Amino acid sequence: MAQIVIDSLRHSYDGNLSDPGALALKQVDLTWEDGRAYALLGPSGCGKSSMLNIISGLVRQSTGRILFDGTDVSDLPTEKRNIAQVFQFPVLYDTMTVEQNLAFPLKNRRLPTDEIRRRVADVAEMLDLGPLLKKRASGLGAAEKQKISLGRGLVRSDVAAVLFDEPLTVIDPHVKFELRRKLKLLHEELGLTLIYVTHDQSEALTLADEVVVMAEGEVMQAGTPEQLYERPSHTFVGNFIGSPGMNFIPCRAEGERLVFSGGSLPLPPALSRSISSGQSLKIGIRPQHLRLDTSGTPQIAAHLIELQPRGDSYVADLRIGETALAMRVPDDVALPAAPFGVSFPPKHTLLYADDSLIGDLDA
Ligand SMILES: Nc1ncnc2c1ncn2[C@@H]1O[C@H](COP(=O)(O)OP(=O)(O)OP(=O)(O)O)[C@@H](O)[C@H]1O
Repeated sequence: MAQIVIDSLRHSYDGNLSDPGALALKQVDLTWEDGRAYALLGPSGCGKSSMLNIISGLVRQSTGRILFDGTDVSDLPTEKRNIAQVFQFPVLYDTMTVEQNLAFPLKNRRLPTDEIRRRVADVAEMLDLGPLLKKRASGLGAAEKQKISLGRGLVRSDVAAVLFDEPLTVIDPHVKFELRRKLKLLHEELGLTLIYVTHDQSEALTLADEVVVMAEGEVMQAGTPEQLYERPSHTFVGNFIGSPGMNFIPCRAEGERLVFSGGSLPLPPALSRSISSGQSLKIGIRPQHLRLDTSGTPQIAAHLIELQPRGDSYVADLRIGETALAMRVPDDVALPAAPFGVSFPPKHTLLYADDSLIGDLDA
């Protein structure tokens, strides 16, 4: 397994780099550390597959370098990069048996027969393919075929990294959950450098040590699931991660306060130094961090618009002044029908300038 560095990467499919808005990848600098599991997360068209295909060599980047353990592999063809890649749909030989399909990447590399047998048996056991080994792939269902594709991706121990491009799309939801758990275990057992492309945040957050969030050809934030959740460095990440996403309240700095429609909050001196008076900002708070203010002298009044049950809690759609917000409320808390006070715990109340995080109100 290898450390993979993406250095000043830009990519345009039509070769025209002069219009930054039209680039599939704008300016990407990233390091994927050896042995870690990464998710590459973002909406459709943000450049995830392009990034993966550039790492594996299926696509040649327009500018920038790809380094595997310090060696520039930009000009190496796919087969020389030693990468295993698993795609959205099964890629296998229908006329071969499951066993032959799993053994194929090893036979290709002329591994000794004993070792091939051992590794195929190991991978088959991990993915519950043992009983199917002698069956022809052509007679199997989509989920079983995709398991074989996963197995073919995992069977080699000498690869620099294993790249997964939305590999569980064709799998039923309950099998998906099980396979995701297995992939996580396999990663822990085998110490793989794993890059997993998905647009499903729960898949990304459960599978990966670190998540790279992309939008419109750019990396918006790379961090642990907790960092992305608690400290989104950009409003896009706050919105994209979480269900519902983070609340954002437009506000402006006025002296020692942040003033917004329907109320104000104190602006800590540590933050006010980097802000000019009258500057437009956004306050960000997760729905589960908003609190019912039971102090008796509430400063900020919220109006309840609608309640949405969510199992052991519900999401209350509120309005504070002109802004719509969501608040997660435990099942056993009853919200008053009349306007009620809400409070913003300073540690969990974040401030954004030009959509970038500048700190929390506990600063
Ligand atoms: N072969 C291609 N030729 C021209 N444009 C392409 C090609 N492949 C991708 N693009 C464009 O590059 C941009 C990034 O696409 P990419 O497939 O990398 O995004 P993605 O995040 O993987 O999307 P999805 O989740 O829908 O697969 C998009 O605007 C897409 O239309």
